Amino acid sequence: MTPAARLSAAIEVLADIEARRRPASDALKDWGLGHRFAGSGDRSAIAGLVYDVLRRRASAAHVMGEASPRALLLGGIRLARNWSVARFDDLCSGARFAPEPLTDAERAALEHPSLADAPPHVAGDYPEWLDAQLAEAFGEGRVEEAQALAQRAPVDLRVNTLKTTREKAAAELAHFGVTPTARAPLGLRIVIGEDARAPAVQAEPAFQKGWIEVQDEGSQLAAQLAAADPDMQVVDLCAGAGGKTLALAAAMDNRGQIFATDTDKRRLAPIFDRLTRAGVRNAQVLAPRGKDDEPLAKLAGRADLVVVDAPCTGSGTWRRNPDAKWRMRPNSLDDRLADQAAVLARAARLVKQGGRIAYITCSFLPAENDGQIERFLAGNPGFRLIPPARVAEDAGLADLAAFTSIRGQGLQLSPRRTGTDGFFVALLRRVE
Ligand SMILES: C[S@@+](CC[C@H](N)C(=O)[O-])C[C@H]1O[C@@H](n2cnc3c(N)ncnc32)[C@H](O)[C@@H]1O
Repeated sequence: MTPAARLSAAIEVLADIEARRRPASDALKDWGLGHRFAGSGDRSAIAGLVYDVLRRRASAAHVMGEASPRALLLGGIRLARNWSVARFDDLCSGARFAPEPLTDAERAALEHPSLADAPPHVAGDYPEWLDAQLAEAFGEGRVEEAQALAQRAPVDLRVNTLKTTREKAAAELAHFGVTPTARAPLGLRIVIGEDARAPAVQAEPAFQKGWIEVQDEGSQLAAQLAAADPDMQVVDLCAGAGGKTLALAAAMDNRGQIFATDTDKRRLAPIFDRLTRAGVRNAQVLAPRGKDDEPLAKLAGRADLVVVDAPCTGSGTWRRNPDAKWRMRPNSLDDRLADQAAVLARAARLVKQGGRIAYITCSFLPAENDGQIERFLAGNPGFRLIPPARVAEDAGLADLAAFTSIRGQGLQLSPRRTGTDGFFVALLRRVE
């Protein structure tokens, strides 16, 4: 496909997303199935265009003065990739498979795309109903924080110290131009190029050998902040596909014991292969056998550390899932708040006296973070908050103390603050 035909295809996919209010991934998949002549390079280039536009959906509509799929594509790419008007003129030629030529109004809008008079939720590209929560989390800096969340994310890798060292992995992956992550001691970063194509990391021998895992630097830091020791009994209560379990196992040097579980067996399914590939020997996966089964019943009051990588809105990962931010609704936030309270209550039953709960979300919404911790502490007088600065210091990440969350209950990472996805981490100690 020509670059111009890819633009037309991206407009078609955006039209499908808008008309049927469906996830971008579904619309892209269907487009691929209906256009079998398109190769993988075409499909990933089209996906790159669509996701770049979705990151800037509101500001694109603002600069173009309308929200048609074509306007979103033109405005979104202008803002996200800084293309010149001449480049658009070249591609939008009206030739076969190419978009129609620019109108005078479109050209004028693309020449001077200004967000000077845009309200915060438009300049920052987020749903208007979340404005109060962004203001609470980030104060005056909310537009800049949201703009950082509207950038394309890099691909971060965590080097598995059960198999290799960061230096060896970096040498093996030099062709990706990897650089060490700034804060996570085992991370390697790959910056995505202008075409937005993600590197095929999974096809690399280093990946097949279990040397590396794909894991955002913020997620790596969250696991490190939990400060798991080699002699601990650790529960990973919301283990999902096992990203945190793998990081904890390496931090514990394959010693002690990790019990990994999740209420959703399907989400847990990939963990088995991942543990094998990574050479993890200190993790047991305990899948629930039925709706009311508690596979961890025998551990009640015995765990040194319970990691709660809580189900959340995922607002901190908007860089990677830009259509999730537009699809988010107030009732989905309410559902997640109820889930989080339930998982915290479960964690409280498992932890021993003197043990800790590490509460983690990939969100910046205070209701899911500080608010959830405040409610838990009010209802569980036997627990105390470990001061966030102490948490950072104990994990060997003292610099993170500067990113204490708005109401002081945890550490709040974000693309603007720490160059990572948005993560919240709070630690609670059971004292009685
Ligand atoms: C953020 S994801 C976990 C990601 C995973 N820890 C990782 O690092 O790859 C949250 C998980 O919590 C699970 N979950 C939801 N409610 C739960 C509950 N009450 N108890 C345990 N897990 C729960 C979901 O199925 C989901 O897999």
